[in-house]
Amino acid sequence: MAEPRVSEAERELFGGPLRYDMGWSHHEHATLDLTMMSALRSMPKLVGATLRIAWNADRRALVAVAISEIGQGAAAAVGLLAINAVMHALLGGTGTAGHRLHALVPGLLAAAGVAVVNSALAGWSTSRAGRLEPLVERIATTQYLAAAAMVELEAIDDPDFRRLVDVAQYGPASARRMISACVAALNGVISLITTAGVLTVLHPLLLPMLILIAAPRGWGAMRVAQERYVSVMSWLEHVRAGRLIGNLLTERSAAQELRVHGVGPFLLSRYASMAESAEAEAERLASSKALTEWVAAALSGLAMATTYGTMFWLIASGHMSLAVAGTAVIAVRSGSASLGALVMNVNQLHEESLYVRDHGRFLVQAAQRAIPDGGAALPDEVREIVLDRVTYRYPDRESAALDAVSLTLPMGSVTAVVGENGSGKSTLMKLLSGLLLPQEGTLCWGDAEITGLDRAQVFERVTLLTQDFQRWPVTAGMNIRIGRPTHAAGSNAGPDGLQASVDYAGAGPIVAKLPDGLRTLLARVFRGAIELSGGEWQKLGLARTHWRSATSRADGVLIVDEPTSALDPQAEIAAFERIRRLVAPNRAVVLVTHRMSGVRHSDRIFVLHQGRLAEHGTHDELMAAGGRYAAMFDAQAAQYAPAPAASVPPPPHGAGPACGAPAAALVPTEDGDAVFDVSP
Ligand SMILES: Nc1ncnc2c1ncn2[C@@H]1O[C@H](COP(=O)(O)OP(=O)(O)OP(=O)(O)O)[C@@H](O)[C@H]1O
Repeated sequence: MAEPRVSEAERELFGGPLRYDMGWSHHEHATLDLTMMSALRSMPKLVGATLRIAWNADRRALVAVAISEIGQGAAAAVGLLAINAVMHALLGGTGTAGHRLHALVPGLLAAAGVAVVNSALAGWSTSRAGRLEPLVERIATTQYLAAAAMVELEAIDDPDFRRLVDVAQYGPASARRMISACVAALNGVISLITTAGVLTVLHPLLLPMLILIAAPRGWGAMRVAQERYVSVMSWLEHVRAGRLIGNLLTERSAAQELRVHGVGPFLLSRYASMAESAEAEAERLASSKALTEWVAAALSGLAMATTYGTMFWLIASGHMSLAVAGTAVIAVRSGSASLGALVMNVNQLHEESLYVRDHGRFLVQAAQRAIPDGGAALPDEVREIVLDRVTYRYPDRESAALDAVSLTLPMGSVTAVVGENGSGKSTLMKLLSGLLLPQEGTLCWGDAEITGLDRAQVFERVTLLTQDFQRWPVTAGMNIRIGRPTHAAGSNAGPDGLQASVDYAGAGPIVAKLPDGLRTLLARVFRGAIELSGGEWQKLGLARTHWRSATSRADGVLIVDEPTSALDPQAEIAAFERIRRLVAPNRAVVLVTHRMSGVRHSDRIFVLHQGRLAEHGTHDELMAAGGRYAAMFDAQAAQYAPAPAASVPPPPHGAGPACGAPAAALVPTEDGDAVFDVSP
């Protein structure tokens, strides 16, 4: 395949051409082998996999489809024999014209009967296949979604795996289309076998001729499909990036910067430039397809001419009667049509099977990278969680994000983790919550090491509130309840029994403002839905945290990562106070924040620096030590210290505010406040 043109926009926005190098397919020694033989070799397995899904989904429908397709094939053979009888009566019969016409009747009646049976069978097949197709797609989609949702976080962060997730999404729709392609191919195979049988009986030369007519078309269709597949695969990232840019132009989150910073026209021109390179690829594909199809049609036409030439010679030399030749012409025409259709269907099967293969490969990899099922049970009582020299390095990074970190989190305590950006705080939280596993060192819940534990039970004990917590596009009530969705809301208060959580988070006034209270839909994408401010969302997040904590009795950990970034000063003080109140004998609270005022009351503070534990102790101990923590705290406290009095130079004479507004000056009032004085 010729290397496509790289658009300037790709270089500018993404640093270079966005192409799938297909490296992922070499990963598992499964090279992307697109030769015709390998395609044909792998197809039975892939068709078998799809049929197995169909068999498990609705075996009666599958059997019905098979019976009706076999019936149609048999009907086609009977039809040809009836036509042969008609031809013989017409061309080879003796007697008067009236006698010959009379002899035609049984053949014509048989042909009409066959046509009726054929259409009834076709209708039955269509209706049963219509049931199977969506069923197969749904099952394949469910397999895909379930597998994607169950893989380790590390797999989600792995770009190679992400690519596989991307390409596998086409699998379910292809599996659906494979059903109809299978049905059509089965129909084609059966009618071809019957036509071939009839042709062989008519004359042994006719069958090889028929194959010669269809072979070039088969080659052409296969070649076009392979080229298209390679193109789709290598342009997948490009298409994704184009879609991303398109979405950014319409997304609400980007709307403000898009307008004020003039990003809209800029992105639009880049979008057009990327679309142009995709169009160039589409044009290249179309030209190549046209050439291939032209060559295939020419070769097929040549074979057709040779066939008719041979038949002419056979009739002329007395080796074939006119009646047989008449049937043969019809049989060759219908045979080449059904062989052509069969080639197309097999080709479609081949093309779809490439995507189904990706889907299957994804399922295998996802199963290998899934969070393991089962493991040792986590006891209800866990006195502490202990990290001992825990190290974690992200797959594509050289330096460790966490390097030999040791710390203990006793139940009933508040632990704060602070450190500069990129020091490893969030990574530590992912390890604590069981989303990542230590690569070195140990992380124990009581005496049990996390790697041997049932991870589902570990997640059960963790409550997570991160800065970018999910804002679910559902009702306000569900946004709280989704903290533990399987727990039925009681009837103690509020429509969903969530009032305690709402009150805890101080979200009462927010809910009161909502037109339908907790039942208000919080998703701007839907009509009539409401959107909340960042701070209001954070309060709902806090309510969700409370709901999750309140619905668990076993020992667990509550992790809050930058929970107050969008809160106003008063709400922030209240939020830190509320989080501290969530500590309980059965709960350890871990707080990650850059707001130093929020951590000073914690029982223990750990300071991370470049993935290592730099120091730890109480606020007073760390301040007395005068290390990193004290420096960070003092730097923030200095922001609030009274500024030294600075003399503000008076405005130059005659200079005033624009638009003729009166000049304003800050003047002290009697009670010590300052107001703007706008008096002339
Ligand atoms: N998914 C990831 N893949 C690769 N590297 C990552 C990933 N997440 C974090 N890192 C890297 O690991 C290091 C620690 O990141 P981490 O997010 O834990 O820091 P942090 O202390 O939480 O930072 P911040 O205060 O900015 O939130 C950083 O160098 C970061 O670039």
